[in-house]
Amino acid sequence: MRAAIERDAGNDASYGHVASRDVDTRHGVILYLDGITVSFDGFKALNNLTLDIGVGELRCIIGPNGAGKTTMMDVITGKTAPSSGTAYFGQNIDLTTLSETQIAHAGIGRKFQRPTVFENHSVIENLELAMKTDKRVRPTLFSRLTGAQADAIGQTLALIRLTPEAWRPAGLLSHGQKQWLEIGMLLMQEPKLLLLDEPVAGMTDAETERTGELLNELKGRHSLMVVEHDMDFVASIAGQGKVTVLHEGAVLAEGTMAAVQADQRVIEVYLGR
Ligand SMILES: Nc1ncnc2c1ncn2[C@@H]1O[C@H](COP(=O)(O)OP(=O)(O)OP(=O)(O)O)[C@@H](O)[C@H]1O
Repeated sequence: MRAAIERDAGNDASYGHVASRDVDTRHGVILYLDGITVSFDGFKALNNLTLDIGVGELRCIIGPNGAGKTTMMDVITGKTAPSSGTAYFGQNIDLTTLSETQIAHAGIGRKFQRPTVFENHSVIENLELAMKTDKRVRPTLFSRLTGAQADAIGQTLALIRLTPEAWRPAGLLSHGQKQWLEIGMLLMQEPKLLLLDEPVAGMTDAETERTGELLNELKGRHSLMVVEHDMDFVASIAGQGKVTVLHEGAVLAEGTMAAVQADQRVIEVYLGR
């Protein structure tokens, strides 16, 4: 039996209730993880993990297979409950008390590695379906959009570089374009923190470069956590920002890409392999 509890993301009677409070980031921090431990059959996938992310920051997370990167995102998004430790969104929202739905509603968006767009719908319809609305007025295809909603879709299309593809079925897009569309769909939910799992896996060099530009455009407006194995990509997007190296469920090193690349412990467990 796993000691960690996988939460049910399903019917959630209190949807939006707890999490409708605005996240309080007056201290400049969007995410605080403190002493998080997750055990599976006694094995600690996360072992006293402590990490925080600043508002508007683009934080890259690297580390060898099994370091705990996915488990950390599972804790942040409410999929897995830690056996100890605290996880706060801003200063006021205790993520460990919320369901996955409530956490998404509070403003944390997660992009998994594989794109999951509606292939038979056009790009624009995908964005419309993903749009954040009052939950009593669900968006429907071909519903009349308000001017503000149409503007939001237009801005997102431009940001994800898919304006020329707006009316194409999403199934006909390239792999990279599908990934951008899915990022666009997350943006329609107006997330404050975006978690991205290996966003450039399987992309062409040109798509990878454009994704780096996109993430840098999102930085500042959103806070971003990017888990990635592609070190060239991490070096290209991190700039002078912080890179966190996870190893055996805890932070091994944190600093600029240049600093972590020169760190002997990081070379031993990860980069030197
Ligand atoms: N549901 C689970 N049951 C048992 N062990 C698990 C479970 N989920 C993860 N683990 C273990 O916890 C450790 C951390 O896994 P995790 O997937 O978080 O690592 P990761 O850093 O994301 O790895 P990768 O880079 O390969 O995706 C691994 O040893 C993994 O086998």
